[in-house]
Amino acid sequence: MLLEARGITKAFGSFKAVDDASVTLEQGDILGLIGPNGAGKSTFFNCLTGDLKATSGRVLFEATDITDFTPEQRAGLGLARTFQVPQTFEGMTVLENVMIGAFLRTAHRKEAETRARAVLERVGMSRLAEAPARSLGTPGRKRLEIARALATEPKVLLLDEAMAGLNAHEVRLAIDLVRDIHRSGITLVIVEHIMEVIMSLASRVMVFHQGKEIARGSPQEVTSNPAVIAAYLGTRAAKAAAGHTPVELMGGPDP
Ligand SMILES: Nc1ncnc2c1ncn2[C@@H]1O[C@H](COP(=O)(O)OP(=O)(O)OP(=O)(O)O)[C@@H](O)[C@H]1O
Repeated sequence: MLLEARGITKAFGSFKAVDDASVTLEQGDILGLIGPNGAGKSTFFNCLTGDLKATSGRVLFEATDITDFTPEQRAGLGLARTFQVPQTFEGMTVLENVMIGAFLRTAHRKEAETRARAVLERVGMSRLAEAPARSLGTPGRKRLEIARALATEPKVLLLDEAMAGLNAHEVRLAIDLVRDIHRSGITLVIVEHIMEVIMSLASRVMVFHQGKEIARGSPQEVTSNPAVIAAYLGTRAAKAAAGHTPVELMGGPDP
């Protein structure tokens, strides 16, 4: 087992944003986390990455208890993440942004540059290496965010709404990129509202509603689960998901 969360609860005051959630991630999984706005997905995700400290519960990575590890320590073990809002260093070039990730594995500038250039090649951004990061649009920033995470050479990559704000064509390109990353042997956790992404990528899906897990299974199983349809998908979107029609869900079910 690569990553395991045991009984994670995260409370903000008396409000439990995540209430006793557990999951295991095996090598080669693509785990999708879905649910309506405010369901607790990002909070749970942040407890896995160490950006939030769980109120109770444990997180294990390759059998090491990492509950008290910082995000940097977790990255060192091979756990990388992207942020929903790309954390781009605007004043730096695309290459320099990716080098920041590479510096986790090497202290040498030349070596970091070589590794960063290899990652840019892999994500199809070589042409933009010397461009200022601030010149990138949303798809470029999202891709750069993934490139920086890849440069840390992760075993597990956690993507937080990596495709939000992309148009249908850009989403398809991003799905191809994630497939490539997965094929290279990286295990993934993805938080995503775009059902097309979940349906085409996830091997397993965990559904959150009001801080609790309400369903888990294959994409087909969860999208036909009545509790998931009632809490999140609505009938129209469940049908669309089954037919792989692109549909983005935010608030909850349609009437
Ligand atoms: N720092 C915080 N302090 C107080 N409440 C918070 C905090 N962070 C999140 N919450 C609350 O916890 C709940 C879960 O939020 P979370 O962001 O995890 O949901 P989500 O499923 O990721 O939603 P979205 O799809 O909108 O990203 C929400 O009600 C949110 O308002």
